[in-house]
Amino acid sequence: MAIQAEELTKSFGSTSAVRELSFTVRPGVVTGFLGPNGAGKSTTMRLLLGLDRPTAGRALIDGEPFAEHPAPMRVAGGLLDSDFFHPWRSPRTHLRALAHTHSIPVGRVDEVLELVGLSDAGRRRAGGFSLGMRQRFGLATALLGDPGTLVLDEPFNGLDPEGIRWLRDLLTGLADEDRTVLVSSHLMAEIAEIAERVIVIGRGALIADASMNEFTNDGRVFRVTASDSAGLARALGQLGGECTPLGNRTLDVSGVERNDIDLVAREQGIDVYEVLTQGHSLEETFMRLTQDAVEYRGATRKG
Ligand SMILES: Nc1ncnc2c1ncn2[C@@H]1O[C@H](COP(=O)(O)OP(=O)(O)OP(=O)(O)O)[C@@H](O)[C@H]1O
Repeated sequence: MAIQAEELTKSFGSTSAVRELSFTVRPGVVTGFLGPNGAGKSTTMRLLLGLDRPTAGRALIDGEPFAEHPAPMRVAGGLLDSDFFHPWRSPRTHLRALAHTHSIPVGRVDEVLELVGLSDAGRRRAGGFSLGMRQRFGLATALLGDPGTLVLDEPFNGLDPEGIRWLRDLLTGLADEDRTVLVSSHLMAEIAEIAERVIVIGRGALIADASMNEFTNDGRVFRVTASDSAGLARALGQLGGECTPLGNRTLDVSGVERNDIDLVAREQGIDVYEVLTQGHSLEETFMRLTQDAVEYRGATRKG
């Protein structure tokens, strides 16, 4: 159940920020939420956390709109904007006030400050914090109610390499505890490292909702060297494979699974000498799938 977007739509005047977007985010794994600038990721996350009203459709967390839960901070925590706090207040004061209004035991404040590495800075004015410290403070706020669902917009922003490593471990640990973890990021390497599923949007609409494996294997090409590459190409062609000859014994094959190549070769009595997987990185697949949905593209230099 966890997070459900059902035909979710949000317009700002004539701008359609989110268009009939439907997806489900399940607990137990980290789900990456990707899309080019302006794709509608932040708007979707704000709708999920009840900070904006949808123009149409529904955003549900554990079956209900977030704001309709009697104790919403215990259901979901969000990190949406690193300037959410009062600059003169310390994280400790801010979190204690939140704990008080949401009937969360005040002892949880020191627990979450320790969890995010702000135990020492917890009494300082947050106005002087670096971006990385503000992100940690935001995460502490999200985690305060010990929620089953986390919706985090660009949580890696501003973190140094040690902070990035720490956050990766934190997020995978939260998913291992069977929580639902939705994370947007422009840092493909971070998402590739921690996410088992990816949801990709472009211009407010769904482009892909898949496991990381399915996503990065989509359109994968195998470079095969075999004793009879023409015979292999014919047999694979009957299975729907696309084969491009590359000289005497070598072929590029797409549209079939790796196993199909071995099975077909065995059936045909063809020796396969080598199969190289021309895999795609998350970044390559992302760029390919979203190229038509990029709104803000820098000029490319010619010549
Ligand atoms: N409050 C608002 N008023 C008007 N337009 C808005 C508002 N919020 C978002 N938009 C527009 O909606 C679209 C989606 O924006 P959004 O911030 O959700 O995208 P994003 O995927 O989070 O982008 P980025 O990766 O750049 O953060 C953009 O065209 C944006 O200009």
